[in-house]
Amino acid sequence: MSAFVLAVAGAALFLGFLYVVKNRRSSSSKLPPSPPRLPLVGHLHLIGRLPHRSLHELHLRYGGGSGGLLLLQLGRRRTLVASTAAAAADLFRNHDLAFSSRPHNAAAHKQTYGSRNISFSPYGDHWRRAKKIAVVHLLSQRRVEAFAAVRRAEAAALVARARRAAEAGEAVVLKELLYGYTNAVVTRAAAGTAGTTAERLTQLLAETATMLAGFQADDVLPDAAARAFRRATGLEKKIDDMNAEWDRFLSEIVAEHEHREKKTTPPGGEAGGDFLDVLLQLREDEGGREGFELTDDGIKAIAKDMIAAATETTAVTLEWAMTEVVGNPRVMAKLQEEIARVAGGSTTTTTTIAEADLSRMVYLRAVVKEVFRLHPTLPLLLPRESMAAAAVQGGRYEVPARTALLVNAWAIGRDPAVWDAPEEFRPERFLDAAAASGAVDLRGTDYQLLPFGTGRRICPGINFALPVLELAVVSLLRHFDWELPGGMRPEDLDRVEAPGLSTPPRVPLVLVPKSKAIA
Ligand code: HEM
Repeated sequence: MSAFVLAVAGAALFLGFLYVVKNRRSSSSKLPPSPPRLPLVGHLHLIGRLPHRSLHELHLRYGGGSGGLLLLQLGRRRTLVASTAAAAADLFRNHDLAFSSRPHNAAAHKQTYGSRNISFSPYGDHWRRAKKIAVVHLLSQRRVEAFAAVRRAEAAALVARARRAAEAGEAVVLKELLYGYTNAVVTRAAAGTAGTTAERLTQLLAETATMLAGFQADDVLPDAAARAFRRATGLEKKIDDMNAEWDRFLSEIVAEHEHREKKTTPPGGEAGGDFLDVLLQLREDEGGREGFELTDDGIKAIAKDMIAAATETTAVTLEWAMTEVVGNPRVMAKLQEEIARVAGGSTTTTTTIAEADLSRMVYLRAVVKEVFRLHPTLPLLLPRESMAAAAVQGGRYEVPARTALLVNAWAIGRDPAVWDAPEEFRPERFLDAAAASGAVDLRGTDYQLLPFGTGRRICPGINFALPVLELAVVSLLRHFDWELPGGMRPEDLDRVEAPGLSTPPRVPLVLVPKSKAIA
């Protein structure tokens, strides 16, 4: 036997020994259970292109009796995964503060002016103040109501675009239609204009989404190796170029707002100003008082966060909503009946719906919840990180500090302990007063339905997103019947996601609108 073969065999035996000792050690500790792992990569090889589905399979295979928790080693990152409603309830009822930070990611850090935004900012003073600005000044109920005219105008434009396709007898790629709508609403709310601003944004957002898809080198490799990987693959340059493009775009719209402010009265208008107006005003009025200096970069970071967090999430949710509604003709008919009863039928002159009517559409709200249950837009929410060790599930497990946390909202929406027939699209489950699910809401207090997250890091955009979603669904179903093209049947629709931070259907939905008869 050659010395080389002996050396390889010896090394393999040694690694195997280390592996067994390490796994045995962890099985005797109070760490949450962990599937067998490989040296160096840990469990990374078990994660496919759709991490939420891979993690769900691991939970089904190894999670029996684990209290819904698995501890994985994803490259360099120790990661706790919560896959049941009960596990999420324990973590967020009892340990929300401990898990309120975000893991550091060098690429995301660069893209957010040094983590000066909200979403990726670590827990601390900056995050607290920036989040307060979002909740109190940008996304309060009053401010969201002030954007009603923007929503109304863009919903009318959405109907007009669909009507053109209906008149020409053309099929529509829903993603394009819906993205155009959410992009216009968000751009107008953030920067006061749509048009070319929205077009530039579409491009920037598409590039950003591609770069954020799946696990990044920074999530799994040590810092130096991740940097080397980014440089070797040209990713570093792509990120720098994209950041420069974003910065040019944001600087231009900030400058335009500053200029406008000096020239005219602050654009109070019916909307009381867009997000940038509000941020610039805050810099003058309040920054000093709160001890929070809103620098140019700080303003750009928050504006970029709002735009990026709002556009794609809302469009993806709408595409899933249309997929499920068309895929379930019974639901479509029932929803159209409710819309006609509450808001009146389709007319060619009145395209818009009073938002007050939306609150009377109980079936609509149930449909939206059911869409979020089966298709949470961010299926793993946004990753959290523990700031201190936590003894979870009444001390059954100990989770060390600096452990990443992934909450698998996609798996929780299918948790058989809390949902009957989880794979069935049945909005009625939210209307059945006798069933436990009848009272479930989606605002982070019911841990079986967490599309917007929960606790301190909960999405501050819920009040902004819901009317945008509801208005689009109602507008599209009030004026059109939607048919599948080319003899396709509802049961042929593909319900698998495309990979990414947010996960649209992997096969873009294409439908043919048919204008409804005038009521
Ligand atoms: C359908 C639409 C949306 C969905 C599904 C969604 C979902 C989420 C989720 C799951 C999180 C992470 C929560 C957690 O870590 O527990 C989040 C965070 C966030 N969202 Fe949304 N979101 C939506 C719309 C919006 C809108 C319209 C805005 C703003 C205009 C927004 C701004 C943010 C921000 C700033 C954060 C970071 C919060 C923090 O880290 O403290 N989102 N969102």
